[in-house]
Order: sequence, then C-alpha cells, then structure tokens
Amino acid sequence: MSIYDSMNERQREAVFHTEGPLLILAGAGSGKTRVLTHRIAYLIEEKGVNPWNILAITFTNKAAGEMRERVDRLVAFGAESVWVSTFHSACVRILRRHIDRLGYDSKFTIYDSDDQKTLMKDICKRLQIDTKQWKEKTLLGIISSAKNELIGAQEYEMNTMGDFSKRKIAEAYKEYQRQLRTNNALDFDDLIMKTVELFKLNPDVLEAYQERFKYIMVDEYQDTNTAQFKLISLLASKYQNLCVVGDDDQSIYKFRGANIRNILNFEDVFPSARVVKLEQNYRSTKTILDAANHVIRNNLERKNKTLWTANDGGAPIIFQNFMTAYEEAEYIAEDLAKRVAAGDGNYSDCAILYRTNAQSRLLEEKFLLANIPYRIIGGVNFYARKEIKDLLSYLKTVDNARDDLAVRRIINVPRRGIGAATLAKVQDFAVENEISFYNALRAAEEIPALGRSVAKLKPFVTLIQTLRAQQEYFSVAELLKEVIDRTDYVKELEDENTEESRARIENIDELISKAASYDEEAENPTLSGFLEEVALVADIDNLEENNDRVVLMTLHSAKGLEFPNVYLAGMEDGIFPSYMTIVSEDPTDLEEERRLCYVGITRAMRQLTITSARSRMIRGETQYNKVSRFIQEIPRELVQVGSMIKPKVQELPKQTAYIQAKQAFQAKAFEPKQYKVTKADKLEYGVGDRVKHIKFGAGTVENIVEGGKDYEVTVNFDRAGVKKMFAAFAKLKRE
Ligand SMILES: Nc1ncnc2c1ncn2[C@@H]1O[C@H](COP(=O)(O)OP(=O)(O)OP(=O)(O)O)[C@@H](O)[C@H]1O
Ligand SMILES: [Mg+2]
Repeated sequence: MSIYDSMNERQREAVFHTEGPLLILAGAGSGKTRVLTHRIAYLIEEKGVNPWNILAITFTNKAAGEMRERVDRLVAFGAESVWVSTFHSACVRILRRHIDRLGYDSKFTIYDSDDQKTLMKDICKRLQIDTKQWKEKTLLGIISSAKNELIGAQEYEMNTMGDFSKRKIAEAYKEYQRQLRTNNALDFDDLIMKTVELFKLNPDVLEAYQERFKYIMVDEYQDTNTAQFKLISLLASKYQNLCVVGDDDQSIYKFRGANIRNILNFEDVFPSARVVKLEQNYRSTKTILDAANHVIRNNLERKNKTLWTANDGGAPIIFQNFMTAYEEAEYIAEDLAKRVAAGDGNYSDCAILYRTNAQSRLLEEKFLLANIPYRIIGGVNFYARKEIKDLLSYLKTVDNARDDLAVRRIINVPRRGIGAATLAKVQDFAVENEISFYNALRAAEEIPALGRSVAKLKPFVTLIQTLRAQQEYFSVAELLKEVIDRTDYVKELEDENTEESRARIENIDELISKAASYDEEAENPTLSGFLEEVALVADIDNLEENNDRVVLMTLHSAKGLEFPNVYLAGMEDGIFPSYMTIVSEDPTDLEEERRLCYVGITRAMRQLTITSARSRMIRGETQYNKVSRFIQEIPRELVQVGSMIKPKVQELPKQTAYIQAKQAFQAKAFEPKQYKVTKADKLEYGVGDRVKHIKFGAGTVENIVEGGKDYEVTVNFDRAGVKKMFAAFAKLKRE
C-alpha cells in the first residue's frame, strides 16, 4: 500500500498536480497541511525531483519543525535538503548570503519588539515627537504596516501630501531606518522587505534562487501579507510551480497586514492556476464541525464552502456560564483534572484557548493550586528577560559591534561608573564621524571632550576585544561562560541572594544549556548562527512535545494545531468578540473575530467546552459582560448547557498511587532544573519547620512521607490551608 492510498480523491488530485500553479482552498481540518507534506514526498519519490529544489513555507517555526518531521518520515532519502522554514527564517538565510548587495554587513542583528521600542523612544526624543500624542508603539505599528505593503520610508514621505502629522511620522520612519542601518540591524518586517528589494535590484541573485527553488509550497496562505506574496511571486515567476494552501475563513492576521486578496487574486496573478477544494474534515466530530459551520456562516465576506465529516456525532458541546472568572477558571481546572484522572486522555491532549494573554493568569493560579502541569505559550518570553537580554547583548557585541543598542545596553552592566554625560559625548562623536558607537568607544582617546573618563571606557573595550579574539577557538557555550566569568554577572546575582536573583541564575543556566545544545546540534555552529536562531524563536515554538502538560494559549497561536479536548474560555461580548470590534464602524472587524472563533472551535477533535463569566476584572475594574454573541450562533441542539449558578466545589478525586507517581514524573518534566531533591538528597526542612512557598506563602510542615521518587510533603499554609505537594515540585524554602 502506498502512502497516497490513505488520501481521498481530491487530496490525491492536489498531490499529483505537481507542475504549474495550484491553489488548495479548503476548510479547517480537511488535510491541507497533510496534502502539503505528501506532495513533497511525491515530488521526491515519484517525480524524481531533487529535494534541494523544494521550498516549503509555514507560519511558525513549530509548524516548520512538524512538517520537517512528517517529511522525514515519508521520504527515505534526502528529506533534509528540503528547505522547510518560515518566511522570516528563509529570508534570514538568503540575506546572510547576499545582503552586502544592499550595503549591509552580513552579520546584521535582528531587532525584537523591545529593541524597536528602545530605538523609537530615542528617536521621538531627538525629533521632539510628543509621545502622548504618538505612542512609540503606534508609530512602530504604522511603520510595520507600511513595510508589509512594501512602502519604504522615501515613498511614505512622498505620500504625506502636506499632512502635518503624516509628515512627522514620515520623519520618524526615515530616522528609524537610518538608525537601523547604522546599527547594521533589521527588524522583522525588514527581513521580508529587504529580501524583496534584494531580488528586485539584483536579477542575477533572483535567478539563482528561482533555479534553486523550482517547487514552492506555502501553508496558511490566507495570512500572507503583500510583501510575502511579492516575495513568493518573484521566486515562482520563472517555473510557476507554486502550490499554496489556505482557508479564507481562517484569515486572522489582518492587523499584521495579512491580505485576503492574495487568495482572491491568486488566479489573476497566476492565470493557469488549478484550484482544488477539499470538503471532508477528518479532525472533528460532527457536532463540533456543525457548530463551526453555523458560526462562520454568519460572515458575509467569504467564499461559500461546505465542510462535512464522516466522523461520529460525538459528545455534545458543553457550555457553562459562571458568576465570576474565578469560578470559570476553577471549573476548567477541575473538569480537566477529572477527565485525565478518569483516563480520558492526557494533560497534553487538552488546550485552553482565550482571546488575550492577560486571561491566562487566573487559569494559571488555579492550575498551580490543583497541581496540574501546564504550559503557557506567549506571555513573558524567556528571551525578553533582563538577564537573558544582557548576556545576549554581550554576545551580539562580540559578534557584530555595529549594533549600538546592544553595546549601550551592556556598557554599564555590571556597573563601570560610566556616566550619561560621557556616553552622550561618545555618541556625538559617533554621529559626527558616521561610525558605530562601539568604534567611537575604541577611538575614545581621540575625543578631547572626554578628559579623564577615557580610563573608564578602556576596560570595556579590552574585554570585548579579548572575547572577540577568543571567539575563534571557543564554542558558543564556552564563550557565554567566558562572558559570565569575566563580567562576574552570576557572581553578583549570587551575592544578591534573593528569590529573584536565584530565578535569574536559573534562567542563565537555561541559556547556557540552550547554547550547548546548539553547539551540539547545529551542522556548522557559529556565534551568528546561534544569535539568529534565538532571534527567530517565536512564542509558539515553546510548545514541546513529549511533555504531558495542558497548553494555555491565545486563539491566534492555536492556528494549524489540533487537540482532542479544547476549552474556549472567556466567551463574552466585550472580551470575544473584543470591545474594539463591537464598537468598530467597520463590520469586517467583527467578521475577523468570527473567523478567530471558527479557528478556535475547529481546533477541537473530540470534546469542546465553552465557558464564560458574568463578571471579570479587567485592568483593576470589574466588568459585567453578556454571553458572547458567537455562542448564540451555535444551534441549541448541539449544546449541553451547564447550570448558571456555580456548582458546589467538588473535591478532586482522591489521588491513586498511579496518579501520584505520574505527577511526580510530571513534576520532573515540569521543572527540570529544580528536580535535584531526589530521595538521595536531604530536605532542608523537617516536620514542624516553617517554610515558604512561592505561591502560597508561609506555612508549617505537618508531615513528610517518602514516596517512590520523591518526598510528599504536607504543609499547613497560613493563608492557603493544608496542601500536599511533592518536594521537588513545591520548591519549599526554609524560613
Ligand atoms: N485522508 C485522510 N485520512 C485520514 N486522516 C486524515 C486525512 N486527511 C487528513 N487527515 C487528518 O486530519 C487532521 C487534520 O489535517 P490537517 O492538519 O492537515 O488539516 P488542515 O486542513 O491543515 O487544518 P487547518 O486548517 O486547521 O490547518 C490531521 O490529524 C490529519 O492527519
Ligand atoms: Mg493546516
């Protein structure tokens, strides 16, 4: 039996249509992504296409990793030569090779949103832009939209037509680009725009890539923006072997410039395009699919399509409305624990989806209380933490000392007693001579205004130069350790010895591990390569497999994924759909929210639970919301409505030895760094001792039992009452 036998006729048609443009337009769960991977296999195995000539673009690194795995499984030889990547990482690879054609150095840095904000703050100050009127974030948003439409700073300026505020924005845009260039840095939108620019200005480079990527495939095509579309059209214009798959009903990134016209106009740009529609959903039960179909039907702006499934009717959708968001969170935690305890799937089979990141906090608290392992996708990103950014800035400085932002971030970390006035003088010198900040530091002796403060700058320059010299002989992890040693970074944190400083040290350990595994796994490990990988990690990529935890994430991050058991939380008018879209004068804003709801519902395979709360705190104020209008759009007969009043809190089922063992195991997976308190280790507290827990506060140890792998500790907390917990998981500190 061949791998293509498991496909339906339409799917096979798409897989076998290898030459010429192809648009696969189909609803959620109809096997679009699966078709893409099988198509890659077919090209290689049956058509004899060199894997080297295939490019597959997906939306997140996580999806790219998954696709790579699937292709590896399907293709016997050569799968690793297929380029499977996101738009951003494909562009980074191309730019690293050719960006010198645009006058940049190939060691450019990539700025994250934090870096962008710092830079913009600086620019606003310099250009005397009133940040009360124009927030940095707003300006950056406008610039980003322009870039997504391939409108450069010059062109933007030409279109201002004497409009005063637009002229000011144009000025900020121009200055922002100028600064990026001096810092030899690109922001995320630049990655795409510069690649398009590169191809447009250098036909020879474009042609080389057209020859290279004779077959191009794009997943989640409905969310590509104008710049991304231009990029793939350029690449595909020679051989026309472009296959895009998407669902107009799942277009949810309009705010990032996603352009639905890219789907609707595909046939205009590629007139010979074949269009294939898939109509069978393989993911969800009939009930879930029915609900999704009924909701999306209310959108006017869509291509009509029907999606059916041969799957069973399945369980009804559960809807629960609560008095407060606390009760909602409690219910979800209990329901989920109950199901897992009853053997109905693992924790990792469950996902909780919500509209905004802020909604995760309550859920998280309840999960901690109930000892449920979970993982939040999004929220405070590891790489946004101070200690991580500091150390990475050192590495960036060693790698590319043209990144002024990185240099300035660490010049006084640890404190070197260099004052703001000194730094301003160095900066002036750099601007005057059109050199980077770091080169100005190196030339400090030539800056007469500095006087004796030159002496304070010297050790920093010497340090960076030494590290640079070592770079050649050291692995990335070794270099990182060298930075930490020579700056006493960890030593200072050790001296501080607070809860927070210890957490920071753990994060640093984690970064070292990350560098070490990069050194091991990368084909050709380099410092630039490491920094690049780190810069490209999207939040969604933290979703690891083989880790039995519940996943919490926003609806946006859930795109393309599937889970047996899904909870849609916070389904209230004002939350979802969001208040902004309800009051918006543009009806298509509400349609985008509805598409997001469709994405949410269609993530569920077997069980969907929808919850809402009558009141919830938002930014310190209690809001009273009605049940989401989207819920009314689901036919009543598909839904089992729970009681409106909060049911009496049920005790979690008594934990069996099996569940305890499982939890101990999960605790280990959950906090790999802390799992040092194995039985061999001694606990630093005993019965009767006062201890502190990061969440529950102070309490008294009542009992300690030796379990199979770990101690089970019973603590009577002053505020939270009696809790049983595993020592390794609880991280109790003696008071
Ligand atoms: N012909 C088939 N036979 C059996 N299972 C299938 C078939 N086609 C797809 N599936 C399964 O259906 C599920 C959904 O497939 P896939 O993720 O490719 O859908 P999709 O159209 O990409 O969904 P989304 O729009 O959410 O991205 C997967 O679990 C996949 O393995
Ligand atoms: Mg998909």
